[in-house]
Amino acid sequence: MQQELLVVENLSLHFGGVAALTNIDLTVRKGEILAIIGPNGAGKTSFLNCISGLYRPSSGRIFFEGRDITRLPPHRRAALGIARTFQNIELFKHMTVLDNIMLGRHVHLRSGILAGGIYWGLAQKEEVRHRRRVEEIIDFLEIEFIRNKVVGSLSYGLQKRVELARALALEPKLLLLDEPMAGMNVEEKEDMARFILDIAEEWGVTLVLIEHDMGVVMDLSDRVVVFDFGRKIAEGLPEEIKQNPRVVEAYLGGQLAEED
Ligand SMILES: Nc1ncnc2c1ncn2[C@@H]1O[C@H](COP(=O)(O)OP(=O)(O)OP(=O)(O)O)[C@@H](O)[C@H]1O
Repeated sequence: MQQELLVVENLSLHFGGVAALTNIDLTVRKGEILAIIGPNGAGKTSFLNCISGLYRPSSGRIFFEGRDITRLPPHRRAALGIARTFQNIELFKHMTVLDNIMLGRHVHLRSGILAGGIYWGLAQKEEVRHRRRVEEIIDFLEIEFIRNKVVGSLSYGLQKRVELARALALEPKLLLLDEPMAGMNVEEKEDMARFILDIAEEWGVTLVLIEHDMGVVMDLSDRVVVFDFGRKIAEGLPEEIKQNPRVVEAYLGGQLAEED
């Protein structure tokens, strides 16, 4: 049986009178690519925010590798191996690609400025290790040619790729991607799909992604979860989800009509 990496139990989230999430139970298995789909406002981003620690749920619990992380702040969750990208790219736009990726490694920086001064040798060794890891990521995501470019000067598609690089720099066990293909052209989407598959297969990272492009969802994901009005209304293999009458009614009907 596949091991559970993340277990969410009975999770609810309220904003004043608005129930963004209601009684969500969800398990993410080690090594899988899990897609979360659903109409706008269904609670998908709020759910990722609860996992990464940006939002504190009103009730329910979240376990990562068997450990209760419900009350941990975001940086502690990052240190445990939970990384994410955002719907609206969150990078330091005035800094270079390389610097943004290096910043993604902050949770691994053991020696601070003072310790770096005292243990110079150790700090140097660490720096070499960071550089090596960052180079691997740059190679893997094929962004060598923009490494010294300022992020703000890049196309949207490339910025998305840099954001993915920054998240990978954390060496995550679980990677949360909020609409990784949004606003991309077909070629950029194909590249991103290839990277996502390779991240899962070659790097052994487990992925949870929110995506509106159903073609992408069906091609990439091992399993699909469907949210509607803050509730989980279905869960299953992509083929099962496509044919689930409740999902077609709540979401896919509109999507398929759009494609016609
Ligand atoms: N910070 C917040 N304050 C108040 N309400 C919020 C906040 N974040 C989300 N909500 C509300 O929670 C509900 C779920 O929103 P959420 O953004 O999670 O949906 P979504 O499925 O990600 O939608 P989309 O596909 O449009 O990104 C919505 O009613 C939204 O208005």
